[in-house]
Amino acid sequence: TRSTRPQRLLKAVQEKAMKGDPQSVISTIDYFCRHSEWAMNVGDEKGSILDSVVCEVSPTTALELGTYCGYSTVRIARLLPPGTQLITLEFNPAFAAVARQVIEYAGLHNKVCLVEGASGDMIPKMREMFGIKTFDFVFLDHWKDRYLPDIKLLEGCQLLRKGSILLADNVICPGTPEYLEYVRNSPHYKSMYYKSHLEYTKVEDGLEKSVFLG
Ligand SMILES: O=C(NC/C=C/[C@H]1O[C@@H](Sc2ccncc2)[C@H](O)[C@@H]1O)c1cc([N+](=O)[O-])cc(O)c1O
Ligand SMILES: [Mg+2]
Repeated sequence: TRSTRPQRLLKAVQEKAMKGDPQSVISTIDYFCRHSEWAMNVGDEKGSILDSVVCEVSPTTALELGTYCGYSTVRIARLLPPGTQLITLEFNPAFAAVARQVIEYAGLHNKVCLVEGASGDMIPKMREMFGIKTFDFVFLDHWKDRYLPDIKLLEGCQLLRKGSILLADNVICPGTPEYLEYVRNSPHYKSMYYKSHLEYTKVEDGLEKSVFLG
């Protein structure tokens, strides 16, 4: 049967990237998506903004919602100091299988814990599963209609603290209107928009960074 796009993306990584070199894995995926097949990775332009926020926060505990092929997982994990932990949630077993291999190829498996399951089910289990008290940083890049319910769940489970940073992809395209309205109008958040472009295109998109105020 025909391979899937994530499988073809993984093949490109295994054939062209340097094993153990996260930057070359990132560059290989970006090249593949620009010149072979578009894929919904956060990409290089928004990825640089993601990098700068991760470096600014330098989180001890980080959560990613929506692993897909592991591109942003590698971007985040490569910037985390030893002893820190990135937990990434993925719902689709086929995507999770590809992501595990991409993360492993980049040599970052010791910094990443990929959990297969839906954010709605897994978020309430974070404390008991990982001994997490609160998350310093959360990257949202999963189903767009799950952004709002999932941050309300994080709040409800006391997994956010004063100063926790949320960074959301695709707030313009495909768009997350309810989420945006909430974080921009809630007294519990201070939000700012980083204007950019939809990965590998000229279409406008951007990232929304929101600080939880408690
Ligand atoms: O749809 C988009 N992303 C949805 C991503 C979804 C990812 O997260 C889980 S769902 C899940 C994971 C965890 N918990 C619950 C559900 C899916 O299996 C997929 O791996 C998207 C679309 C475009 N675009 O241009 O159309 C551009 C983008 O950057 C995008 O992120
Ligand atoms: Mg996205």
